[in-house]
Amino acid sequence: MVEFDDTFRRQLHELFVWRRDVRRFRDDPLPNGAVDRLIETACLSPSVGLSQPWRFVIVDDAARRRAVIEDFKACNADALNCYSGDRAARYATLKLSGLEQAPGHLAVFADKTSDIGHGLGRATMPETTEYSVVAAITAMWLAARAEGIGLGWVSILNPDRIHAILDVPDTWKFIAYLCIGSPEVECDRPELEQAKWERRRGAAEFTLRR
Ligand SMILES: Cc1cc2c(cc1C)N(C[C@H](O)[C@H](O)[C@H](O)COP(=O)(O)O)c1[nH]c(=O)[nH]c(=O)c1N2
Repeated sequence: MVEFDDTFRRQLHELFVWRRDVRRFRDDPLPNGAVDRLIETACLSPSVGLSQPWRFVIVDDAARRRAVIEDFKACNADALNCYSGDRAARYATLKLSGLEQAPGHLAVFADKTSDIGHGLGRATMPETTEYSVVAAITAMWLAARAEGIGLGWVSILNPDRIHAILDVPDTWKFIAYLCIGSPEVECDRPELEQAKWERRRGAAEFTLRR
């Protein structure tokens, strides 16, 4: 039996406040075993029917990394074209990935056909497979910050391209591409808020009572 006291709860709250999506990394290498530890933590996450549908690909190969970076550049250029005027000008100034600097690249997929969990909980909501993988990524995100490691989620990518670059089974659905490394700075405010792209809102704006 483990009990968590007020000091822990305060620190846990600080962890939530200080977790960031990190796009600016220093060049120091990751601490030994860091990515493996994050993956182990992810595997403790809740998953529908205990299906553990997360699949991880540690991307070390330079050519594959380069191909992912090229895909990001192409997708980001397309994304910029979807905006106009002041929004486009502002979008162009945003840094939306740390792919070129991050010492760690980790792709995360959901295995939609695994028998693990025997289908429990998925019959009416098959998308719970993907939800489970996102839950695992959130756990990694927090665990990384607790170790002083920064993690950035990159979704400005073409899933089919990523599939081909990483040569993974067809039954895996691409969920996330994560950059992992030592953050250049720590901050308690989202970078997109600092850049005045969007502001973070409080719970009252998203909560109904019925
Ligand atoms: C599913 C998903 C996908 C993305 C993101 C997040 C999530 C949950 N985020 C990070 C996002 O911009 C960030 O979480 C918010 O701006 C809030 O900032 P903090 O995470 O609180 O620092 C993100 N950031 C970025 O720079 N490039 C990206 O492609 C993405 N994609």
